[in-house]
Amino acid sequence: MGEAILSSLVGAVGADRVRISDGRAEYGAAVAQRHGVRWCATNAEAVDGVGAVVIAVKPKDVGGLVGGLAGVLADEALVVSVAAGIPTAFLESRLGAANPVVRVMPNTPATIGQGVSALSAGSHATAEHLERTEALLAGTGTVLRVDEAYQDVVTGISGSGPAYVFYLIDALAEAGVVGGLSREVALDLARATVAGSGAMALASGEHPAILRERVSSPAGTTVAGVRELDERGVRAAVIAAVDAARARSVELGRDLT
Ligand SMILES: NC(=O)C1=CN([C@@H]2O[C@H](COP(=O)(O)OP(=O)(O)OC[C@H]3O[C@@H](n4cnc5c(N)ncnc54)[C@H](OP(=O)(O)O)[C@@H]3O)[C@@H](O)[C@H]2O)C=CC1
Ligand SMILES: O=C(O)[C@@H]1CCC=N1
Repeated sequence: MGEAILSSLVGAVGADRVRISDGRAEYGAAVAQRHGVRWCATNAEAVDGVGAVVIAVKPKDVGGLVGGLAGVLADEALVVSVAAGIPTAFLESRLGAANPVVRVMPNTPATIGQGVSALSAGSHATAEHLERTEALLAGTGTVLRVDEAYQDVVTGISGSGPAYVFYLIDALAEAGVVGGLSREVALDLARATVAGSGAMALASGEHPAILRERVSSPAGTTVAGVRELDERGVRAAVIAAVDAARARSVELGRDLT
């Protein structure tokens, strides 16, 4: 996730103004080289004198990392975290200073500039800090603002959502193989169907139920297929999946050390 955001940062402020550090030195140095940014062997070196820092480590690693920034990071530096479940209040308490903190939930299509991110302000972050964060993330795709209370459900929908969509592509392709198609053709059909439908849903702005109705001829093939989805509880399963991811995000924010 960090690399997708790095790419956007470079687009926003230029490679010469971006530095990175990472636990895996060889990997991090290779990423730095790929994007033409400065590689730093320590987090302290990476944040020394910067105006903003993006934290993109696993939720369990955030506490230790942020604790290590206290006293090194300038008090006015903007802190942007993409860690799932981690409340801005936790970051603020670990920083021990009045740094503006912005919590962001991006998703992996950011890698190709087609992600969606939702951001929320911590208690010291102003509208100007949100605008700065939006500018830094502009290259990742769409950026929305939400109240922090909704970040866990956002994580369940759009943060984890690409996995559900990839799961659907895989299942559609498998169905094609069941029907006798080669895996290659089945996958081509499944990928293109999901990509085209997503693009159409975005471009048309129509409610998805209307778009679904337009595919569904009376007594045709689609109503027969959709009835199976309804009978097998797919809609309820999707809602339950998002709710399970939301609940896990809440847990990640509770089990903090
Ligand atoms: N993947 C996704 O789809 C999404 C992820 N996120 C969030 O993004 C964050 C990163 O996720 P993801 O990219 O998948 O994770 P990765 O494990 O791929 O990347 C995290 C990197 O952080 C490094 N790291 C860990 N601790 C430190 C430290 N103290 N100092 C410097 N570097 C450190 C890790 O190195 P090492 O292996 O040595 O520990 C690793 O290279 C998570 O908080 C996740 O919740 C948000 C939205 C979507
Ligand atoms: O699975 C996870 O915890 C991360 C957060 C959102 C997407 N991936």
